[in-house]
Amino acid sequence: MNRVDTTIIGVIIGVVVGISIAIGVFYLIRYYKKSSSLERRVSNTSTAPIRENGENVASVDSSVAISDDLEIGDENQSRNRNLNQFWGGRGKRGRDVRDPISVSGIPRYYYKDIQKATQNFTTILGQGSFGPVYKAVMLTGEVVAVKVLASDSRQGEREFQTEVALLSRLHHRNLVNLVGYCVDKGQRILIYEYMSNGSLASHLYSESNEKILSWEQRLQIAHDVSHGIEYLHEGAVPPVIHRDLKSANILLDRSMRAKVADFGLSKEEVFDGRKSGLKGTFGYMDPDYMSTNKFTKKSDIYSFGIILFELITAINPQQGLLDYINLASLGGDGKPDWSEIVDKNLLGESHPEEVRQLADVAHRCLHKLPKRRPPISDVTQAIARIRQRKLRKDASTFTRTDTSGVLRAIELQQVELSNIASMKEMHGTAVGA
Ligand SMILES: Nc1ncnc2c1ncn2[C@@H]1O[C@H](COP(=O)(O)OP(=O)(O)OP(=O)(O)O)[C@@H](O)[C@H]1O
Repeated sequence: MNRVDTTIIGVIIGVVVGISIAIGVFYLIRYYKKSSSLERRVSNTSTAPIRENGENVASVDSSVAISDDLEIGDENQSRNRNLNQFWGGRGKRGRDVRDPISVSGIPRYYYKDIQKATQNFTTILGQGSFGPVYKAVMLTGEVVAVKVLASDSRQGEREFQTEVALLSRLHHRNLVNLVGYCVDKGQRILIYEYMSNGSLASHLYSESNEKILSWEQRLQIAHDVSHGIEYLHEGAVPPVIHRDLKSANILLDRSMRAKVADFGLSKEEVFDGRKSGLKGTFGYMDPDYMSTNKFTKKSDIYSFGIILFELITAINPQQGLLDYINLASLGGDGKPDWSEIVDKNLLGESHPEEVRQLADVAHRCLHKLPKRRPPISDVTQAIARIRQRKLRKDASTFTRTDTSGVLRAIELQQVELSNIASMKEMHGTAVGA
């Protein structure tokens, strides 16, 4: 071997060693970056504190940034399968346990298990703008609702992440609970507690007589929704603005108690045909937001005002409700006359004073100037007072020995207790988080 050969071999070895070192360093950097971003996401999404009366406002949109990738590595998945700790699987002690690995703190499930629980996606409950919703029965027996995101929705992907990130830190009895999610086989699925009585909209606008809501039920629903929004606006840190409050997003459980749904999936509505970037649903959108593009808590208050009028009138906001409200607000002698627009199904029940009081509250929520709209805690209190007055009146109408009277008195106590419980719930979470 001459000197030239030795030099060539030396150069080749040098190049090979150099390339190997470069590859090694590349993978080391990638590994380091991956694990540190995973840690960052875990700490960002699972421990966001909750407290009362926050000052900083984060809309649903701004929360997207805290969870830009919910994919979990394949290594984790296969490790998990080996542990047999996923939905419907059996833990060591024979208990049903869910997948414990979840970046957001919410259990993550496998596609095939959801497929089984929905009888191969045949149990459809309805169709939203982001895809179909199915009823599912888990192996544990728990009944849930499964929302499958249409695979072609890029906006849906972002809002999927928002929903998981947000709902992992929001817990209140008047919010529809997210109980799991699935990112598997190219699918994005959200799993919620099942609300067996469907949406408020389906009750208000259904043709069937079975679904007509009594005045008492409507007041209860108004109060529940108000509590839910109060938690979002004044209990969560940072506060959350829903941005798509509407009767289709108010769901009712088997006792007809209401919960607010659809946090990250509020749709990108193209208003008046131009891509405006406005979020929300026509008929519920704050006019001030439409002109300024600035969404605040007061825009949610506007949408809630519309929902309250839906409860009173059963007129669909997409079919001229606002015109009816404006007309009735002028009344005959300059004073509002809400009796003109009250749902005729309520006319048999004698409660014009309560209707008037609720309509006055709702009307304040629709004030042209956002500043003049009440904060949600004031609305909750106003609704609570209407309910209390009603129950007191009902209780006194009956004699003490009359069972209806006694029942009314118990109900009244329950309203009072529920107010206290809700306040405690907000404060308790605040302290505990
Ligand atoms: N947790 C749930 N329990 C029972 N039914 C549900 C649940 N979530 C949604 N649904 C039903 O599934 C249907 C579709 O709901 P989804 O939230 O996807 O759309 P939407 O709110 O009706 O419309 P959009 O997506 O345009 O806002 C509705 O009929 C709703 O009542």
